[in-house]
Amino acid sequence: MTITKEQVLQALSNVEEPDLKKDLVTLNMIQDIVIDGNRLSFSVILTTPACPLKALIENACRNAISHFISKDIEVTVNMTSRVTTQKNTGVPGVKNIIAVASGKGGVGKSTVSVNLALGLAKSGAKVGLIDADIYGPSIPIMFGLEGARPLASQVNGKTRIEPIEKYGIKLLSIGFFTDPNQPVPWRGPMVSTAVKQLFNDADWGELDYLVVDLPPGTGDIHITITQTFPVTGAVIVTTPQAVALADAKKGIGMFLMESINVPLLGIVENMAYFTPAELPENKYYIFGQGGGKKLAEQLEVPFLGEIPLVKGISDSGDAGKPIVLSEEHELMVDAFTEMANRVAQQVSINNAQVLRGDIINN
Ligand SMILES: Nc1ncnc2c1ncn2[C@@H]1O[C@H](COP(=O)(O)OP(=O)(O)OP(=O)(O)O)[C@@H](O)[C@H]1O
Repeated sequence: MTITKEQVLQALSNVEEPDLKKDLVTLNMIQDIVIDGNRLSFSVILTTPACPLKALIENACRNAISHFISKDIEVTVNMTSRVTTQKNTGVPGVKNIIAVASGKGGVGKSTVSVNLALGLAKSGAKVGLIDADIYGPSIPIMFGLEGARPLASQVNGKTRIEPIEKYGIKLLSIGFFTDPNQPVPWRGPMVSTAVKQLFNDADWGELDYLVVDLPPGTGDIHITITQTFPVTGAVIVTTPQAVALADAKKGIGMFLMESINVPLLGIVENMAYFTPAELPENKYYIFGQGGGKKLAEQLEVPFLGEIPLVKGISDSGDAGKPIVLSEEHELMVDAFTEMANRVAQQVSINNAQVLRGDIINN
């Protein structure tokens, strides 16, 4: 019996990824198809190694081959996780750059960036984090690294900066190079040079994701980064109030401008509802309900999740140990972990859209 790659892909296009509601072939999750007589092997590329749906997906693949092609095929399915990339990010060794932005200040963009980076790392990915918020770098505090200075050396006449590593994440912040007690009176070109150095002059090594915490609003730094480095996608953070949502819309508009053109990975609604630590099942929508989700629907971008307003989040940020690392605050840990998984899935969907077709041609 002779089977072809096209038949295999056709059969597997009947298997849906339960979370993403799209089939495995459209999502580019089927790779490395090898056919040898009636023996068939292929890999299913998951977005996270800890995917709870592993067994379910493997079973569905076997059933699809048996049902749509033949029961007599000996099938080997390699369930594996591999973070995909679609293009050269301009930073050697870095597969994907994820920009985290907000229209308004103070909505929790840095909190989301930090917990996103750690959430991605928890799933087994190699992650770096750049704090590009030049006027209010808060990542040194959130990682308990105030006063830290990265090592810098000269190699062949070029400066090499060693990112600081903490909780398994490689970090650089503009705050490592400035005095926290002094304002930063830099003009646009100086800011652009400093930010580019964080990408270009650092030894990032091999990274699946480089998360970038942008300043609030839309400005020089956004333009510098998006026009210098092919950013994989942007995550927009908002709170539920009408003013924040209106500003988030402006932020989204900037990424979609022709000169910037960065795909949107989705919207995160932070401080979505208040929940008291002693009564976590009670939700109080003090700033209004569902605004972030509605905005996502309106603009047809993915909704990445609601993060509650909880004292533990700000306490952990101030204490230098982000909440996603906590063993107690289950509700927040789950909210951030799920958000990070959705971001990983969206990155892989975006990459798949660019890469689709390659498997048939190879
Ligand atoms: N979900 C939350 N629950 C409780 N506190 C939060 C939450 N999200 C953020 N915070 C707190 O709100 C404050 C502002 O958060 P953060 O610094 O992350 O905002 P930002 O949008 O990055 O601000 P900036 O505009 O200064 O860059 C911090 O003290 C943070 O700990």
